[in-house]
Amino acid sequence: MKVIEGVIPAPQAKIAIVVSRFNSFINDRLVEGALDTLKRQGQIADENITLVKVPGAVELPLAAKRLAKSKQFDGIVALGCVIRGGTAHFEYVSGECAKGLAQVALEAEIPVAFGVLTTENIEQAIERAGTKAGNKGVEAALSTLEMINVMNALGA
Ligand SMILES: Nc1c(NC[C@H](O)[C@H](O)[C@H](O)CO)[nH]c(=O)[nH]c1=O
Ligand SMILES: CC(=O)[C@@H](O)COP(=O)(O)O
Repeated sequence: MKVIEGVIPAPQAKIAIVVSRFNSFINDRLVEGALDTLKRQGQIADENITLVKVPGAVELPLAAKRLAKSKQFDGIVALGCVIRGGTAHFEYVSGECAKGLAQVALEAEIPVAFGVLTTENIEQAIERAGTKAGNKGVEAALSTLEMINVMNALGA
């Protein structure tokens, strides 16, 4: 049986992190987690990481698409935080963001990690930004690294 799976280190990879400013108190923790993972586990040098900031989660897919189209990056880590309010806004913002990022990955054929929190309240967001439920930025960075290696193993 032939098994293809990715390892985590990807020292030659060039990575873009795209992050929204909305709920930046949370998102800054996700960026910290992602950067630490890319550098220490991915063994990626600082100069091979580009950080792009956009207004909100809705804007993440467009920026990710432009980054993917540039062909300068092997993977993209999308980070943000959507917190439910009193209206249906949450569904639109989180839905468009998730759908758009998935579309970018499939069209450009590069890994685009979904590191966007979609939470019921601020407490859930804090728990997933480096406190009791881990750090989704770390998870997103790990999945990007692994998928870069899987894609390389799969070839063109
Ligand atoms: N409510 C949240 C937003 N809303 C802003 C949108 O993402 C977008 O910037 C605006 O509608 C203009 O297009 N963004 C988040 O990232 N998180 C939220 O909870
Ligand atoms: C994304 C959201 O749900 C939030 O920021 C908007 O809150 P609201 O639905 O109360 O306008």
